[in-house]
Amino acid sequence: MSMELSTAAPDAPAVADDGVWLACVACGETFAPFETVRYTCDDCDGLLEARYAEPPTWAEFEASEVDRGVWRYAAALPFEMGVSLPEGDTPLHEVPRLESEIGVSRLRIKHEGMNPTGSFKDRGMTVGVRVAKELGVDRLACASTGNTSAALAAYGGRGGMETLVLLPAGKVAAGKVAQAALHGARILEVDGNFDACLDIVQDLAERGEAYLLNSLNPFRLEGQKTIGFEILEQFRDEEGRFPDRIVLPVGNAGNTAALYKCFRELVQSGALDEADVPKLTGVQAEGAAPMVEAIENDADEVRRWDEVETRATAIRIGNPVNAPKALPGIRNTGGTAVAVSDEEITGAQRALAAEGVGVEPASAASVAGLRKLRDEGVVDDDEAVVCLTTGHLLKDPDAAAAAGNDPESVPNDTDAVLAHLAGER
Ligand SMILES: Cc1ncc(COP(=O)(O)O)c(C=O)c1O
Repeated sequence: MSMELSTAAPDAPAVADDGVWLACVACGETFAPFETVRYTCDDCDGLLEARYAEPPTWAEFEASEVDRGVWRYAAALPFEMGVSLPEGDTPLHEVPRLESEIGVSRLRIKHEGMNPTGSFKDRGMTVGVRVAKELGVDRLACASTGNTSAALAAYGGRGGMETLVLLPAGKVAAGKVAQAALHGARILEVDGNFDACLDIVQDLAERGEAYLLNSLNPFRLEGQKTIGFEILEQFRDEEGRFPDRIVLPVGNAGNTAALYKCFRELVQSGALDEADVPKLTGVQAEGAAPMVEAIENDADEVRRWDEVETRATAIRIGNPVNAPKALPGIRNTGGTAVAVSDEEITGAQRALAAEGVGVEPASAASVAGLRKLRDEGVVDDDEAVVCLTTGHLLKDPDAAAAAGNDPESVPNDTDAVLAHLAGER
């Protein structure tokens, strides 16, 4: 394994602001981080990432004034504090029945659905909205399969800023639309899929009409990178070792890119041995699996899928914009990618729920993927694995109700209730 795409140059370039700058992952060009609004490289249009003169150490995190959550990791972020609700500090659940059924040495579930708006997106928004304030913009916008819009609406509202969200009409789970509505976002329903919504938001951003807070924005991924710090700290405290593998659902591939960056920064500071870097393993739905296709074909680029379909609406994405960052993340950590059916996703959602962990369909893809890779012998039985569950069950109440037990009507009478219970189900 080689940790390519180093996160820091030996010396901070002249454009660095307080030891932070933006670098193009394609051509290496560097830019001042907060002078002007910029999402991609001026020279080659490549993706940008934040870089720091000093990569973070565990000691810095332990000395942090904030003892938990995203801002505990401020030493690895561009600011000391952001617009916070607060976020992060999500549980790492034990799931003993699933662990023995799947057959790995240890299985833990990192439940990002326990963030303030019910998904991991809050980690990115707390940093992204802070940067928006630094840049002095007033209108925030995103395209969304739902969770980004809920987080943007809440954090934008908290920050006192105008928010605009573009959603694929009829394809966003009810809980997420309700959140965006109540937190005060202006909701535009587009007659197209997520990728079409993102194309429009990128156009709006280019024309200076709004500040884009999708994961194309490099600062969103800075916040999401803290999932990795937290998993490693929680897992190490518990077991004295790091996980061998992290399995996660993949849509736009932001988390895959963010976790890889987390590992690279820790390797760079000496806080993590290269040999201990967990294998990043991405899971997509069969009807929306361009990343899996690229990994299976050993391709350098992802082919855009124009037609995508899955019950896991949060990962109904055909053109993962972070692929240039995420593909090396999967390959260089020795991980892989796998596609699962909607039935496998629902089965995993039920299995998690049976152990008290309530997640939305896209989140359950991680467990469905692990199950499949274990069945295929790709994952060994001695591996310690963390599955990331990205959103809460209540985000998609219709999917939860469809996957769960049907309510049974009973008469308004205790004896009749007992008779009903004694009868056939
Ligand atoms: C619940 C959930 N899981 C997974 C994803 C995909 O995450 P990423 O774009 O980081 O691959 C999303 C993104 O929209 C999501 O809302």
